[in-house]
Amino acid sequence: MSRVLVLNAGSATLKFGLYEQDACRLRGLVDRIGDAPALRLHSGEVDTAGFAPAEVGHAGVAEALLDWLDDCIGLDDLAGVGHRVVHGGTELAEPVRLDADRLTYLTGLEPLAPLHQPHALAIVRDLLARHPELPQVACFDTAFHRTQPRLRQLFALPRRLADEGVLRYGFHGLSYAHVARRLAEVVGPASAQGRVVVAHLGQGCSLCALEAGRSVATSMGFTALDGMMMGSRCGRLDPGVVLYLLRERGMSVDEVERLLYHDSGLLGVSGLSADMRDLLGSHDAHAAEAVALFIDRLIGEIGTLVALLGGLDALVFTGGIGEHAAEIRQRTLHRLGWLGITLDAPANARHDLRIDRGHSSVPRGPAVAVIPTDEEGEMALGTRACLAREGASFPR
Ligand SMILES: Nc1ncnc2c1ncn2[C@@H]1O[C@H](COP(=O)(O)OP(=O)(O)O)[C@@H](O)[C@H]1O
Ligand SMILES: CC(=O)OP(=O)(O)O
Ligand SMILES: [Mg+2]
Repeated sequence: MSRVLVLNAGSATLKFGLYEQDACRLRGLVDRIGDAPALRLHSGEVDTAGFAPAEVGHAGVAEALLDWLDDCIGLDDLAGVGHRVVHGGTELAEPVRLDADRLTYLTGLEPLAPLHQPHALAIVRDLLARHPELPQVACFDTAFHRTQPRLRQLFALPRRLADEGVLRYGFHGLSYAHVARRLAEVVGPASAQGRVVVAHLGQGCSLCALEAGRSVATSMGFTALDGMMMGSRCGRLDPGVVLYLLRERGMSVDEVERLLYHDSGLLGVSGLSADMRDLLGSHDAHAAEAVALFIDRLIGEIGTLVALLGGLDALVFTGGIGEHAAEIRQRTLHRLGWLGITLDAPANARHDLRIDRGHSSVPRGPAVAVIPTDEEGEMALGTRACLAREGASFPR
C-alpha cells in the first residue's frame, strides 16, 4: 500500500500525518517546542516523558520525531514525504520534488520566513542524510496566491524592487486551498463561486479574498509579518516605527526582528500570553485590550477585502482561533451587521459549519461558515500529485 508522510513545521508546533491512499492513518504533533516538548497523537496518546529535552529547540525536536517515526512506521518504504515549506518565492508555485538546486533556492528565501523556512529545510536535510532515496516534496504556502492579479502583488516601491522579487506573496495557502475545496459543500455552489473572505486565525493569522475559488487578495505580504495581528507577531505596522527603533532607540536588526516576530501581537499587547485561550480566560485589563485590538484589526482586514471584492457572498473562519473561539467570532460578527450578516448564536456556540441565520430560513445575507482547516490533508494531495507528475517510482 503506498504511503505518504507529511510534515508541517509551523512557528510553534511540528505536525505530521501518515496517509495511505486518501485515508489518514496516523496524525499528531509536537508542541511546546523550546519549553517542554511533547508528542501528542490525535488518538489521544501523549508522550511527554522525555520525548525530547527542553533545551534542544526545533532541530532537536525534529530529530526526535524522525527517530520516533523511523521506529514506528519505517520511513524507508514510504512513497514520499511532503513538507510544508512556507516560501516558494517567484519560481515555485506548485508542489515540487526537492533536489540540490531547489534546496539551495529555498534556503536563499529563509530570511523571508525566519520562523518557518529554516526549520522545514533542516528536516529535509536530516531526512536526506537518513534516507537518500526517499522522494521529498515541498508544498508551499505562497503557491495558492500566485494567481493574484499583478496589482495585488505590488508594493508602492520603486519598480526595480518588484522586478527583483520584492512582492506581496501571501501565506497560509495550503489552508486556503483546503477551505476552497470544501466551500461548495458548506455554503452552496453559487456562494462558493462568488466573493468569499476566509480568515485563517491560528498562531499566524491572515485573511484571503477568493473569487471563483481563487485567491485575488490577501493580508500577508513579502513575509508572514504583514496584515492581521497575530499571537506574537505585530502584523501591519508603519515602517517608520522600524526606522525609529533602529535609529533613535539604537536597536540592532536582530533585536527588531525578535521584537516584531516574537514579542509583539497578543503577547506584546497583553504582556501575558500569545495564546488566545489564556487571554479569553483572564480578567486582566491588558489581556482584554489585546483581545479587543485583535477583533478591531480583524474587522478592518475583513472590510478591506470586502471592498476589494466589491461585496461578500460568504465569510469563513478557520485556524485554531477561527475554529474554536466562539467569542471572537461573535464579537466580530456583531459589528458586521452592515454587511447583512446575521449570526445564529447557538450554532456559533456549537462551532457548527454554518453559523448564519440565513441557513435555516429564507437565504439572506452572506453565508458565514466555520471550516476546520487541514493543511496536512492538502499536503498529502499535493505530494501525491507531484510524485505522479514528476515520475517518481510511484506508487511503490
Ligand atoms: N478553544 C479555543 N479558544 C480560543 N482559542 C483557541 C482555542 N483552541 C485553540 N485556540 C487558539 O488557536 C491558536 C493556535 O492555532 P493553530 O491554528 O492550532 O496554530 P498553528 O498556527 O500553530 O497551526 C492559539 O492562539 C490558541 O490559543
Ligand atoms: C505562515 C504562518 O504564519 O504560519 P503559521 O500560522 O503556521 O505560523
Ligand atoms: Mg498555522
